Amino acid sequence: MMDRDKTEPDPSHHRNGIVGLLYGEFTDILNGKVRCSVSLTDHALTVQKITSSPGQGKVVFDLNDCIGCHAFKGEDNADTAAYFSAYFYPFKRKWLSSAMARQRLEQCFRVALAQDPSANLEEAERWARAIRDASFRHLPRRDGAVYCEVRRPCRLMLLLNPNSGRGQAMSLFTTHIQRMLTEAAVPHTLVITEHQNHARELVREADLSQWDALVILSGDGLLFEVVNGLMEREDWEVAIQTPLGILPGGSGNALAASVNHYSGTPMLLGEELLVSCGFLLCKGLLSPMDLVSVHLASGQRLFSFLALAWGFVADVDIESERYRQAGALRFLLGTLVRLASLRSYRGRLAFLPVHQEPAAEQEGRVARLVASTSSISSDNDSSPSTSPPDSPNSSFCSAMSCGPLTDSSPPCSALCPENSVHSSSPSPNDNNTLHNASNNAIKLLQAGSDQTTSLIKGPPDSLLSPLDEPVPADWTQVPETGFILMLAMYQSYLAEDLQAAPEARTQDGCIHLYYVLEGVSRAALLRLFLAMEKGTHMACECPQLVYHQVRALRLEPLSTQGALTVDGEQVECGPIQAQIHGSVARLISS
Ligand SMILES: Nc1ncnc2c1ncn2[C@@H]1O[C@H](COP(=O)(O)OP(=O)(O)OP(=O)(O)O)[C@@H](O)[C@H]1O
Repeated sequence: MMDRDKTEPDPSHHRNGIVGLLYGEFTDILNGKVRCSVSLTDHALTVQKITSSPGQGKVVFDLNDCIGCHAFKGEDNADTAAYFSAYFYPFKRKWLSSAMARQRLEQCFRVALAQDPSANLEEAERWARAIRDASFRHLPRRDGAVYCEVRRPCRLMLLLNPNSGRGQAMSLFTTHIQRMLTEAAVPHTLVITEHQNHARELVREADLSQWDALVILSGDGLLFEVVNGLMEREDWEVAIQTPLGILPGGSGNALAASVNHYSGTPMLLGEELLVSCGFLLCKGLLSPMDLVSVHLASGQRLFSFLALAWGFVADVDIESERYRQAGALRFLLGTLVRLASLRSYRGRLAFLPVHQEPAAEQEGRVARLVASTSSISSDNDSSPSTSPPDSPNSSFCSAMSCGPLTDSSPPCSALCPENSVHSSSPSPNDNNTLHNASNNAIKLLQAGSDQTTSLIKGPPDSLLSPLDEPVPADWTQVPETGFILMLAMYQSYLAEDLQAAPEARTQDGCIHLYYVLEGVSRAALLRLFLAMEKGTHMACECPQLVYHQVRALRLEPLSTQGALTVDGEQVECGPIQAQIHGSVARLISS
């Protein structure tokens, strides 16, 4: 077979009735060391035990579920055979449950077709290459979405906050992600953050041509730093197009839960969510992501990818910091405590509905906003248009090729030689001293409190007037009243188990604005939060719950109580306004 003239059609393509790419007979090393016929088609790897009667002992692996494959020599020098291992993460029923989650499955075959070890290795490499190529030709895509792919081989900077969540991000990396990246032949440099704003400073100064993606293993707070660090760069428009990835390591993990949801996967929690996001990361599909430009009373400007919250939700987020060791349960505990002492917050809310055409004097608005907002640097006058380029930077899109693990590399247990760890890391459990520093509530983002606050660039906010002027006449004003909460979402999940904005998508160009007016009973509010797990809160028909799709909004809190958060980070309480910018960033999604 290996001496065949390559110009002749390969008869193996038609074996067993399967018209495919490759056919061979190998020993299945991990499943009883039996001889198997193995066929590769464009979509599947089919393994059939040779001793079984046809149809029996046959397993079909969907290449959509495959993240990588590589070939290697046996460890024993006397062994002339070579091997290839393929790594699948299909959905399987969870133990004692009807729910499904992605679970790892490795298929390893022994190739012993010749006496010559290098001929066997060559054949194993041919299989590994073909499996990899076929796996990436048929990436799972959502209908209607615009996609491209992270460049391959892809160099990842993986930023990890060792204190996020219950302080387990490092062990989540070593138990799941390190292996997955090795299986997918993705070289990565691990950067363990040492303090708040470390990631922000790092990406602000980084040579981004060195990286094909910036991936965060943490809560949403670390991605917030990265997004704002990128928007502080002179080359923000190109920098923010760097593919961003999220792996859940915090307690809320809202973006990770949203990414999982967009892939069509039912809600997953904890390590199952991590594996699902790790799988999507290895597949490397990119989709555009909207960002929201937020202005605070002090003149500070921020970019947000997730949510803006005020009142009940923000208070729960901040107050539940004290239950951090409870992980995701901290929000349930916080909700129950805040429900017991339910309060209403006075404020004024105004918004520009999605279907309302903005009024004509936009240009004037931008000019006045720039003039009155110290945080927008003067070079914004010449900043590029609000719309990012439609076609993504071509350097991030290229044909799939094999990754940097060579086909004769050792199996997945070893790390890629390129992979490295930057910064000294405390042990995963050694988190006592640093927890306070990671406390969102303690480190309030204050204007002028550090240099970062005055550096933000970004597209001009053509829909907003200066905060000290009335909102434009075409906006809708909610009569001044008491609110229980205001929640502006631009991703579907607010936490791993809270589908607060089921209709939201990464690039839908709108802010999903919810507010609950005073007068709601505690029982009705609790019902709303329970329904949010499935995203059915609007079906509760609670008269105090209002929902609008908007492009911009302004909130003027009038009560002294009540926190304001942007992507879960507490900001100064005071008037705040925001506008969405469509598809500014790019997210590794599905
Ligand atoms: N090494 C570090 N030490 C202390 N704080 C850090 C460190 N790295 C990042 N931070 C800050 O910690 C805060 C919380 O981080 P992050 O959001 O990642 O975790 P989390 O709060 O546990 O997760 P979630 O937002 O999902 O609840 C952020 O403000 C981030 O800037």
